[in-house]
Amino acid sequence: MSILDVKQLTRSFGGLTAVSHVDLTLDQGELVGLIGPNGAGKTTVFNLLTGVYPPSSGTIVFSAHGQTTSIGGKAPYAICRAGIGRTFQNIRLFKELTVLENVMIAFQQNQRYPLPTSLLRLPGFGRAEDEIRDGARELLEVMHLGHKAEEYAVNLSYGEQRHLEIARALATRPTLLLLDEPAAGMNPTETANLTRLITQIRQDFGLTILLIEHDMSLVMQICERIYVLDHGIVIASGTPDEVRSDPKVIEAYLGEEVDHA
Ligand SMILES: Nc1ncnc2c1ncn2[C@@H]1O[C@H](COP(=O)(O)OP(=O)(O)OP(=O)(O)O)[C@@H](O)[C@H]1O
Repeated sequence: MSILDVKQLTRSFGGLTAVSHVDLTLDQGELVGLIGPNGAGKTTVFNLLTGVYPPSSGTIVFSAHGQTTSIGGKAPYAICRAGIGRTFQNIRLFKELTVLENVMIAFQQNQRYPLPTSLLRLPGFGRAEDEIRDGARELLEVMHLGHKAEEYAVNLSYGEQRHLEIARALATRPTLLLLDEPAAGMNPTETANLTRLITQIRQDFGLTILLIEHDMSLVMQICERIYVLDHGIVIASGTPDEVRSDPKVIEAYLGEEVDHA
């Protein structure tokens, strides 16, 4: 069953067409890669899927919790509530807050207790806050950051900050998780750990994952299917083996890199 159905998605910025007539489908539970050279339009696709920009044209249909919704052009908070969570290429944490507070804030984004309860700090609010704190601690354990809960986010290593970003995304309770270059800046050991964690959270949280990544060893190892973008156009899609042997992909992106993947 498909949970995301993107048809003819197009976005222009002035005279530049960053994403052009992209068709993309994700089935429930899949782990799919979105790869391509710098400036190919990958992050713009994520920004369109999460409401940062409205599409110039095309449709995005998302199905979760028994509901099918057209989300193209909807506000980011509405899309987040519908069940799409994401991380950012440029890490966006509250660096002056603790690791735990960072995750608690993300939880609160999707919390549904009534405003008066929260403003007046009525008993229901206390209970809700305890639940959020417990949930946030659990997510930190999952992301191997439990021992850093009280640390300020600014003091985390780069790799740990990327883990925290994923914990924050999970806190919004997504059914579809979009990861934008989660391994960027990581060393090979950190990347290997992350590779295992991504497959683990997919299984444990019943997620569907769309992943932008330049580390081809990670992509080829864990993605079941891959879309390749170049100049805003999907030039190939298929299994890792199909994609890595496609002459168009080798010419546009992989080149010599394919031998090392
Ligand atoms: N808000 C914007 N205004 C103008 N141009 C933009 C905007 N966002 C993206 N672009 C342009 O759209 C094109 C695609 O950018 P995008 O960031 O989506 O590429 P990418 O594939 O994610 O690249 P990278 O791998 O380097 O992150 C680029 O030419 C970029 O400069």
